[in-house]
Amino acid sequence: MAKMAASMVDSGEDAFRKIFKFYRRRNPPPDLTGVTDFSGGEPGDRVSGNDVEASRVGLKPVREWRAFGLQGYPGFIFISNPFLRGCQAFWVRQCLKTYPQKPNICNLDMHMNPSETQDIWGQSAPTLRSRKPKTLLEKLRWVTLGYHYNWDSKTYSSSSHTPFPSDLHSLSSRVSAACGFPGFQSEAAILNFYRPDSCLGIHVDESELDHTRPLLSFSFGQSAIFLLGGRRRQDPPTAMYMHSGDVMVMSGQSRLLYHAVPCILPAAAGRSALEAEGPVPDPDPDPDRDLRDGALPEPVSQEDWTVCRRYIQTSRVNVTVRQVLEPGQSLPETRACSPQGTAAAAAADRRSEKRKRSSGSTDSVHTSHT
Ligand SMILES: O=C(O)CCC(=O)C(=O)O
Ligand SMILES: [Fe+2]
Repeated sequence: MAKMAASMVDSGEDAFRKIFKFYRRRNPPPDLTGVTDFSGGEPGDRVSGNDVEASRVGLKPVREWRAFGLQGYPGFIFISNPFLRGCQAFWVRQCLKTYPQKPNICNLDMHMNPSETQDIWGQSAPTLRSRKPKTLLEKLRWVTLGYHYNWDSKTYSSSSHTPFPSDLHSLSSRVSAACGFPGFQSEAAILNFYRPDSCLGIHVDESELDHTRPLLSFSFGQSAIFLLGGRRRQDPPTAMYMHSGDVMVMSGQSRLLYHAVPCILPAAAGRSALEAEGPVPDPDPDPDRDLRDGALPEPVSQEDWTVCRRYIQTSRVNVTVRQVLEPGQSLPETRACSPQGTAAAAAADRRSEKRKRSSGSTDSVHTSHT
């Protein structure tokens, strides 16, 4: 891999783009022998934290987490699936059923009426259960939470904000505290929904105002190749697998590195442990409990799991959680648009979606951030 990157630099070409294209190629499929796989490696001593609090969000005791650094990338931490057996199912169900609901914003809002996107799960579940193609869920590409990222202006604004889900904040604050960042405020999230042919272009996440706080990434479903580059767009990246349940923390000097997802691995090669795992049966079927009670995340019904399993058999969901502001800081109000009334924004975004569609045949989950 390093050799390949070096030869590309020698030839004067943009190493990151070349390597992105290398992994994106279908025919012949790329040689994956140079891809770092943390799932088999020896972890370092990088995390510490409260085991009881971790279990409340479905995570193993922190001392059992397999956390890795990467040489040459200070501040980058890779945690190989720290979820308790059966607990990823809860987060997948939240990503597919709960977080796409209003008032959160998703790509479908850009070209559909709010009434049509009110119940993406309800409209999609019967069809997904019966194995017929193309539901709204399968057309979902992104959802934004908290401060809703504006894809056109590449900014956040105080006028486009809805409450951040408390369960996802609990998960994020446990992980960031374990990695040495107590007091993390989950203020924005982007959920990316990858179909088998999706990718995410080369970008850096710099729209947040506080870069001293880490960027957290949670992956579920099919595996993917993740490319982690340097401070310059053309710097050659390191390729690594991201499997279901893996968590990545980009902090310190790694917070503003270029990165990309060139491909989702075909199901045969990337059969997710999650699919085999399924949800754990509920030992305590009390419908009134929630995460605050100190219980494990609420179990997923077999009915819901059938839909989630069908979806993740071919798809990947990634959630990045960001702290946008320094404590005490506030955002400018750049554009008046209420979360439900995004019609004005939608018209502009419809134009940019059209541009995106006509710009190539690859299925990018969204336009790159930069
Ligand atoms: O899907 C991934 O692993 C990366 C997502 C990402 O980089 C982003 O949303 O900014
Ligand atoms: Fe990113």
